Amino acid sequence: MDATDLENPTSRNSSQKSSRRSSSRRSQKSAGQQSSPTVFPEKRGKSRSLRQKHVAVDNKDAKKGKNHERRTDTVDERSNFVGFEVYSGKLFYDRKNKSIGADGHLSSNKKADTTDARLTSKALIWGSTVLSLEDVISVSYNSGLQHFTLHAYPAKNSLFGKTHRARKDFRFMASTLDEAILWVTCFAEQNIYINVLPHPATSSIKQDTDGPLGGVLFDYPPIKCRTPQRILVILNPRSGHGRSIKVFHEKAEPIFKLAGFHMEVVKTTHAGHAKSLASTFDFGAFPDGIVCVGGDGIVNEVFNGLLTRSDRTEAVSIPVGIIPAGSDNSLIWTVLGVKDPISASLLIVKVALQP
Ligand SMILES: Nc1ncnc2c1ncn2[C@@H]1O[C@H](COP(=O)(O)OP(=O)(O)OP(=O)(O)O)[C@@H](O)[C@H]1O
Repeated sequence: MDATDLENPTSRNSSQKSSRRSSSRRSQKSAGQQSSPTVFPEKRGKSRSLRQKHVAVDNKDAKKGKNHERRTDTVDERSNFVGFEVYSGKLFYDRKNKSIGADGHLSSNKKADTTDARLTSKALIWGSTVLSLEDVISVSYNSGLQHFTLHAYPAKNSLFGKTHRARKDFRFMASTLDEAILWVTCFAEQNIYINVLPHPATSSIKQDTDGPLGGVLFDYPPIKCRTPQRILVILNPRSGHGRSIKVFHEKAEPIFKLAGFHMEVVKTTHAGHAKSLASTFDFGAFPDGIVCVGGDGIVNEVFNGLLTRSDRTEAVSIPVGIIPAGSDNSLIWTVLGVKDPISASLLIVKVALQP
């Protein structure tokens, strides 16, 4: 089956969403409203998005379903939770990242250990595991190989009832190369960033498309994925008694890199610096927004800077994200409902917007 043969219910949905978003921006602009600046991430009210998403479910639908076909009619009592089905098939989950070799081959004793898996508009479900797509940052895929890796930050509850997020990579192998491409294409359609890497052999074999290996190694359908976001990061190195640099480099930056963000990081050198940056920076260079790393003071400066611009109508529609790294982060907690830098970064890469 070729990727281009498939109907595409999810991309229809996501394009509807983005056109809604841009048309709402357009209508704001055309009405000449001096609307308040747009902030990401979206408040989800300590929402389900931030809660534990690994739950056991009965996977009988996946077993019943025809493999390798995309269906849009998954309507059962769980459909609100798991969404509608996008794709299903057999996958091998490489639990310890040891069974799939660098050449992309599965060790022979593991070949029988594949499981029914299905991708829905909200989750990837295999065996008794449900991984929410809200926790998935990106997928890494080497062209021409049968395996791919999901990079996620699932939440875990600690003994004291606190929610803790940590990176976890899930490596899967599809039954065939065509199916691997279909899985990855379907993740892309769910608005998940795909980091497409060259085939590992490209570095050692001269790329000659007329040669005997050329067609085998390099002639794959392109996987369309989200354009990388270009953002300006304004970091107050004095925030949180000097902890903000560590918070950014250890918590937020790895998530932004996984999501394919292109960032320019500017460290403020004095009070008022963030305001002057926001009042002068070029929208064309950073069309996808500003991320403030610090406390309430730096956010306050950025908004004030945006409001002093001559193009303030456009300026107030630019997304502004907040990574809480100050000694007082009450604004992000009050407005967006998160207070840890990892959850804030996750919501930013999911580009959830709130005016
Ligand atoms: N490099 C800098 N040196 C000194 N002050 C700065 C610098 N960069 C920004 N500032 C100022 O520091 C103020 C406080 O910053 P911010 O709110 O980000 O950190 P904070 O740790 O939460 O601070 P606070 O202790 O005030 O809550 C900002 O209003 C800003 O004017």
